[in-house]
Amino acid sequence: MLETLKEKWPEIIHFLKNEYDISEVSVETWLLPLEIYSIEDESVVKLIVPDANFLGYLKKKYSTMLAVSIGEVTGFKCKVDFVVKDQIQEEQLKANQLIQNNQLMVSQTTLQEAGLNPKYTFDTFVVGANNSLAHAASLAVAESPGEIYNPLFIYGGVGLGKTHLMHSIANFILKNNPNTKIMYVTSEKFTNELIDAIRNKNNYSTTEFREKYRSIDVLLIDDIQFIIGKESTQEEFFHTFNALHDAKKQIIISSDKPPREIETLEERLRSRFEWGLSVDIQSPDYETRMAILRKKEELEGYNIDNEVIKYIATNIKSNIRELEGALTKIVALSKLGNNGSSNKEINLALAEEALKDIISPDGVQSITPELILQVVADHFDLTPQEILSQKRNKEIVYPRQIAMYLCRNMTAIPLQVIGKVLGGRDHTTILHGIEKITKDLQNNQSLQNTIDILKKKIHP
Ligand SMILES: Nc1ncnc2c1ncn2[C@@H]1O[C@H](COP(=O)(O)OP(=O)(O)OP(=O)(O)O)[C@@H](O)[C@H]1O
Repeated sequence: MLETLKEKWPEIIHFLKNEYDISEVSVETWLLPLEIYSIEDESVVKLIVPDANFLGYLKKKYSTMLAVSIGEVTGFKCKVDFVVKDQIQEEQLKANQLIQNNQLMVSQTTLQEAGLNPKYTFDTFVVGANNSLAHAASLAVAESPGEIYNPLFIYGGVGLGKTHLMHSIANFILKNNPNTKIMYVTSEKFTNELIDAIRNKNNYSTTEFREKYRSIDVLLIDDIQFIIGKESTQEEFFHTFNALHDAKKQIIISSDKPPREIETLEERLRSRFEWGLSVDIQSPDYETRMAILRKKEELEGYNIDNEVIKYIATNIKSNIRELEGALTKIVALSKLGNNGSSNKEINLALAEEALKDIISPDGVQSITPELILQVVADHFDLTPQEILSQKRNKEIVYPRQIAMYLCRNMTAIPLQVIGKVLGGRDHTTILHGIEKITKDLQNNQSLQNTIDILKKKIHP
């Protein structure tokens, strides 16, 4: 009926004018500015009035005439009411705001529950010769989950973008269909959860574990190489894989090697991994390294001289995480400059100074506290700055102590220097952190797992 009313509105006004003998000027002043807004309670036609000042007069003088005219022209028996334009706009604005907030909240919670980093998307992923096939396959899976490559197996060396691509797929799917049940986990988390379930820790049972992992639409499992060789985890993963694959749910796996080269991978899992498509990511070439640095510069809002970008891209070749870390380090050093009064200019000399521990004259990259810091921060979804900060919450203190432990174990650097690099801390604090982790390692299998993984990431 609303459409008919809108269509017949000029006819209704014409009828009213003739029937009640209304003057041209009155029609122009009072009736032509009105618009049909809605039908409420099935029989109340609401009309929009441009100005609140007209409301009283219109109601009194014209509502009956309008109701009769509508009835005569369209056959719709109704009453007429009015609403002021500003009021509608405000209401609409509020409604839109509500929808937007709601969407934002939904997506943030969904992202968190799915274990996703919203920054890792296809938009922020630089495509080069080293990763173009992996990128194309990932996009295809994101567009048609469960339909083409299942599983999608992405492999390549440390810090080359496997995790970034996996999150991009998941973020893309969620954006298109926010109701998709997605779960991103590292194989470490999968293993540790399974251990908890087997031990029934906090009443979390293996039944719940299975229900959780077998009822999702898209499972992304990162760094699968870390569950290989762990019998019970491999067994559980095998059943999870089968349940999901049988139900045509998408599985995406990452690893440092292709399935055929993972020696301790059970044959039945290997053959399943090969059902889908395996794609690799190689080390980026010079142009891609330049493009990644430029992208990072743009995303972080830096403004860095081309010479400096070239210097980093020329000297850091194999790991994109280190490439990014180098850029961050240079920016940090420039901010420390000039007694804090203003930032030091970022030039080649400053870059060389900032990266002197990372880039040795022979071009070989060594294990430094900075690298350890970067890897630990990445692993726990923190920024290096948070680890260096004075914050005392558990989520930051523990990774900080792990970084202390790894610096002690993987470098020959004295405690004082480790303390300096890790946020200017006293050597007794460092010692306390190392002792805490050493003690926990004696009876904490999950921590042992985490340390093993971090060591492999720092020194593949
Ligand atoms: N092609 C790319 N474009 C932009 N950034 C990239 C690209 N590849 C990797 N990165 C960035 O490099 C960092 C390391 O990447 P990522 O964590 O995805 O590596 P990975 O292969 O999963 O490493 P690991 O083996 O340690 O799990 C991330 O910050 C990521 O955003």
